[in-house]
Amino acid sequence: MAKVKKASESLTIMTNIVLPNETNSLRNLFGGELLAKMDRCASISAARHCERRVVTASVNHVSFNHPIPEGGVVVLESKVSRAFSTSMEVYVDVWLDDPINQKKIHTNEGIYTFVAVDEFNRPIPIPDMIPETEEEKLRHAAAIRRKELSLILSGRMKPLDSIELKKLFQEPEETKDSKKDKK
Ligand SMILES: CCCCCCCCCCCCCCCC(=O)SCCNC(=O)CCNC(=O)[C@H](O)C(C)(C)COP(=O)(O)OP(=O)(O)OC[C@H]1O[C@@H](n2cnc3c(N)ncnc32)[C@H](O)[C@@H]1OP(=O)(O)O
Repeated sequence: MAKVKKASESLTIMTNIVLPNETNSLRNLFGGELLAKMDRCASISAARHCERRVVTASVNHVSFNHPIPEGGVVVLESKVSRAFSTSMEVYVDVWLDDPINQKKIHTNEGIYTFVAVDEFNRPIPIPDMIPETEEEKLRHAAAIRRKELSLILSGRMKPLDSIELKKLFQEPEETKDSKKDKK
């Protein structure tokens, strides 16, 4: 297995048409259906990167910016944005594609964390990942902050142990001083 892989090697594209049984009462794609599609797409990217079985460790962020109507063509594109030791972040972009008028609207994005596991479901090391495009480089650089935030929110890291986000959780000196004054 290669020790370093490119982000583009994990690119996964899934194209689907929205069927009536996937919609909500407004006849738009139901959010939970979209989340499942995003998880499937992202997990294939993760498996392509590490060439191993993967499990979803965390769904770090999902935004719903634009509804996707029944009959719409939905395109999901995912790529690994950063590889850590045994875990990796995967970015999923979702588009509503209008093949007749040749228009594409970016409707959603999601950020997932997957962990590569062995046959006993224990985490195992994965190849590193090199970003190449500007967007890949930006997502790669910010991924370390998102990882720390996800670990803090899931109770796996103490805020003050974080390297990138420590400041967010530290009380400013002035506040500490004003508290002392009140005592
Ligand atoms: C060749 C290819 C062709 C492709 C074609 C085949 C495609 C084939 C696709 C298969 C697709 C199946 C996709 C199923 C996707 C589900 O549906 S999985 C079901 C839902 N998920 C689960 O059940 C997972 C349950 N959780 C677990 O098993 C364990 O908690 C985990 C996730 C393995 C972690 O285990 P642990 O012992 O706690 O491990 P720990 O060492 O503490 O953490 C391991 C890493 O995870 C990170 N981590 C853990 N939790 C978090 C968190 N909340 N946030 C961020 N990072 C975290 C840690 O920081 C650490 O990262 P590294 O610094 O090592 O990189």
